[in-house]
Amino acid sequence: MVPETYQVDAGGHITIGGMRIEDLAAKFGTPLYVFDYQTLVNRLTMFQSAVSQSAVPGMVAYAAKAFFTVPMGRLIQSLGLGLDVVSGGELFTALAAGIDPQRIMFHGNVKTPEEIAWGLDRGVGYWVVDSLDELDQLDQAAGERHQEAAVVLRLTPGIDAHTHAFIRTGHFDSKFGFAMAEGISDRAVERVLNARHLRLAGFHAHIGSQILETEPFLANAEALLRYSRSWYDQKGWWPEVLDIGGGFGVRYQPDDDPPNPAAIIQTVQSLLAEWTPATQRPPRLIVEPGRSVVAEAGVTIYTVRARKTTPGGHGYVAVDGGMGDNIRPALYQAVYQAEIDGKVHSDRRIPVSLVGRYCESGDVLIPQAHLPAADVGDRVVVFGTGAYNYAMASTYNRVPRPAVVVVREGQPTVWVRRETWQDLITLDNP
Ligand SMILES: Cc1ncc(COP(=O)(O)O)c(C=O)c1O
Ligand SMILES: N[C@@H](CCCC[NH3+])C(=O)O
Repeated sequence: MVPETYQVDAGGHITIGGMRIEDLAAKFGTPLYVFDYQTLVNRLTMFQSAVSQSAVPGMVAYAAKAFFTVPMGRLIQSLGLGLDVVSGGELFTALAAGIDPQRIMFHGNVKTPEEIAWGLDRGVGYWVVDSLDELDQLDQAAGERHQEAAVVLRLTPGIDAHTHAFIRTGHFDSKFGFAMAEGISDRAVERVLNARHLRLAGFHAHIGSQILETEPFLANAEALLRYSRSWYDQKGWWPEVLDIGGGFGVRYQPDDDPPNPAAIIQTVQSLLAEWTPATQRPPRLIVEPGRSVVAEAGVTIYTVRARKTTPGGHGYVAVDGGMGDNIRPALYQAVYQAEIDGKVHSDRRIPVSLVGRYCESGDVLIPQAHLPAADVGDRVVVFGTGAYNYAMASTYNRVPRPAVVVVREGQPTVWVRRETWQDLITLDNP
């Protein structure tokens, strides 16, 4: 829930990465996204070593959508991981960071002609293809370049992961992928096997996000393996890669108990070996963690700006950020934990709604928080905001997006500077 270096002193003041929240807020302003470097590196390394413990080492393709910037890309590259991108913008950022294109998986249910052309020209390693239309478009674009594109077909295995409906993707009725039903995925496999400029490298299925059980991951891997075996038996084709996506859950709440991703990866690696025909080599496992790498490494610091109590006795504490920097409570009813810096040891807590500054009644960060009495000027720290917060931030109400600062052994580094009012008008026709 909290970053690895989180500490609270006797006065209830919070330190992350050896830096006091107070000092970070004073130096960089609020709202502020803060990442703990140690947590980031340890999470990335944990995944990297988990996939390497196998006769056929796998690849971690970090899911850029969770949180991505050029410095994050450099960190990924320096640790030898790969990347899952879903747009030309993510690919552009990755290449600017020096990520090896061979270790990039290009995902997405829509890829524009420009994105396909650019990805082929830059040598993207794997194309995760989502529709028959995309197969045709990729085949043609690869042909024009006298290339053979490596295709990983995105399949939906019909697995309903127990997570919020908006972040569930493995069911047959999903907008993503080819259903492994009614011959839909079979037609896609045939199309790739018969295409002139495509090579079928393997299968992918991502069943959803924030999954707190082990079973759906194993069921997913088995579904892909069973399907691969059916193609081996029919055509002698066997995958070189199998990609089980991301979705590893994290602790947003004290009683969340996510399974250990390394243990899941180890079990899946042994399933790959078990299902592989004697004459073949086990497929290389690809995992695409996003949230589980960054969520708990990040916090957001806000400043309390107003308080009120409504006639029914409902208390509100309003801060200087909100749905513009964290859309997840409004979009998924996501629940976060928070503390007030300097009051962490207070045992007199009151139920309040922690709300934002945007012109929406739904701009509520934590509907039912239990916080010590807040004063104007207090710094509120919201935990677990490293994933899908900065990445999904907007400039709604023309509020500039916060800076991203990474802390390491008492030193802050700005990864993204704070947006300014001037930035907000730079694209406008003057
Ligand atoms: C194809 C794919 N891979 C990886 C991810 C990353 O998921 P998570 O952040 O839950 O690990 C997603 C997003 O859910 C996804 O759609
Ligand atoms: N953005 C979502 C996860 C969706 C992942 C994309 N497949 C979240 O904040 O939880």
